[in-house]
Amino acid sequence: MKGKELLKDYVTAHIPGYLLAVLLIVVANVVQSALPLVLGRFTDDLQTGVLSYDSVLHFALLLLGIGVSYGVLFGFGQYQVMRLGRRFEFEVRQKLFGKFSTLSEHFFSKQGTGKLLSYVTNDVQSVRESISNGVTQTTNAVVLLLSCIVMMMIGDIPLSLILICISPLVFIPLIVVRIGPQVRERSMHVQESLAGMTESAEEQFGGIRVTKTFGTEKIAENRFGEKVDRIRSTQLFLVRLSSLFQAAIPFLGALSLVLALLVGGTQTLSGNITLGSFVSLTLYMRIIVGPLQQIGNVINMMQRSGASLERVNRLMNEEPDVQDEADARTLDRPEEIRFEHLTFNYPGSREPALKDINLTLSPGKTIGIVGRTGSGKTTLVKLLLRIYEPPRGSLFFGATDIRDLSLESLRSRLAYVPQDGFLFSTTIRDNIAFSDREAPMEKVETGAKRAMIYDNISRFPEGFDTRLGERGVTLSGGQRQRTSLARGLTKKAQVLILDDSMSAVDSVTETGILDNLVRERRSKTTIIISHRISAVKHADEIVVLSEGRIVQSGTHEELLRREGAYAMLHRLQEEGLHHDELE
Ligand SMILES: Nc1ncnc2c1ncn2[C@@H]1O[C@H](COP(=O)(O)OP(=O)(O)OP(=O)(O)O)[C@@H](O)[C@H]1O
Repeated sequence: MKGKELLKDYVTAHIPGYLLAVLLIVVANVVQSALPLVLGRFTDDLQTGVLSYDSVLHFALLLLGIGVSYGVLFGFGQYQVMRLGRRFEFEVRQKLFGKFSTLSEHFFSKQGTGKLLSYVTNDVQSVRESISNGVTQTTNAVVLLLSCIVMMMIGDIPLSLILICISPLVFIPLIVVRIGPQVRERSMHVQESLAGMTESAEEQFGGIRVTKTFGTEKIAENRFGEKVDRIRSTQLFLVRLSSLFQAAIPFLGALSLVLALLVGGTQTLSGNITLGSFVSLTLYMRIIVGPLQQIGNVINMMQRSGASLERVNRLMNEEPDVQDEADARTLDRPEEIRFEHLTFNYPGSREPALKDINLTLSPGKTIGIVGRTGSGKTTLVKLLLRIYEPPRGSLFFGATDIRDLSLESLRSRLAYVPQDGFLFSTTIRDNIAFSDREAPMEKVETGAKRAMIYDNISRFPEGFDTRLGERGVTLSGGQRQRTSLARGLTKKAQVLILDDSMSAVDSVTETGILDNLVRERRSKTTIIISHRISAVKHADEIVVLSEGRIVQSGTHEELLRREGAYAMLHRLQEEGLHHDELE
């Protein structure tokens, strides 16, 4: 399959728009380049004494006409390019976001949020700027440069004189291409060091109590001092470099005028060119500095945005790790879920996170999973949700391999409540009714009651319409967890998975929630993962995981009767309670 080429595809789709813009900018520049020619003619007429008051007005109107036409034509051309550029930015950001939502957790854990944000913001912006400015500036520079040369020749300025005067200016693009990126890179260094200083100050202030209690103020001061020193040296280097850069271009401009004066002046004296041609020559030399500088800028910009474009293109062509098979089936009734000799390695990891798992989850049953941290409990669930792809032939819904089910149909039947369920910065109602925005209020309230968070929410002045997040209220850890639980319970899924979702609630509330679950999920499957025996002891079956293997399984009573990890965990937790009671 041919990969996507974002920019090429976009420009090809908008060829008429871009052609119109280029045409407008071309005409605008040709018109503008006539300006010194007109002034030269004016000087000649002035010198030869043929200038009347009427013709002064005529020249003035001509200049005004040139100015207005340039403004209008260039303005429209530029607007057209910018408009297309913004649209590109908008479309690409939407496409990228759409792409992100198809990619797997593995992709996100590999990339990191900062990097992804920079794709959507910096990279897209840099490509947009380079097409907008690239089109405008390239057309501008090339056309203005050529038409200036043509106009000079029309104005009877000898080509040799033109070449002599232009010669110092040819170095302008070279300087821009050489020093420009260095100035940019250095100024980024300065920005980074400034950010580093702010970060360091923030940390020092945040940790001031620790610093004071340990009496290490001097160390903190020295650390901060080092950061400030680094800024000073990077800033000085930048100042030197950008001064050189800023001085070099006017210097070359002046040098070209010196040549125009020496050579052009001599030729004017010897009558080779008219005074008018001399005047327009000097004006053309001033005008040409701009386009030459632009050529350098465009080269730099293209280089910078080339890398951005490549990154964005690569991302758009990224294949999701987990996706539907061509003939994916839908799940239409509750089925038994079976893990058969399932062994799973995370991508890039040598040690399997799960080894030879055999487990059956029947409809209507509750299964408890316990095990130490890192024993593979969450991994089991991630495979069930196909957040990671389980190996073929190891996980079945009835007779169907989970890999042959459509993701949509699979996930719509599962409700997953993680330990730290993310809540969005919207209302509590919208967070709870996340899987069904149209859910009636009673359904949302029932979910909240089952998760034992209803009373808390009712006490907020705005109840379920309370906004969460940065500009809203901050819920406590336990309230957040129960709101996320209410979201899971509202989904009415065939399989409910609670992954340590009650770790931040007290045992009385936990018992209440578990009682509600027993009543509500009679005919459905429930998986409860927990570190606490109290959360799983009523399950129909409990499995104990250790280092990726099922080491024990049975009911609470059966497991207590056997010596092993479960009985030990039970004893520890009972003793823990005992200690608590003694205190
Ligand atoms: N995305 C990942 N990539 C690589 N290895 C991972 C990844 N996620 C988890 N692991 C590893 O897999 C093993 C099992 O992790 P898992 O999260 O399933 O444990 P857990 O029993 O749920 O632990 P906890 O009780 O702390 O949540 C661990 O060794 C962990 O380091």
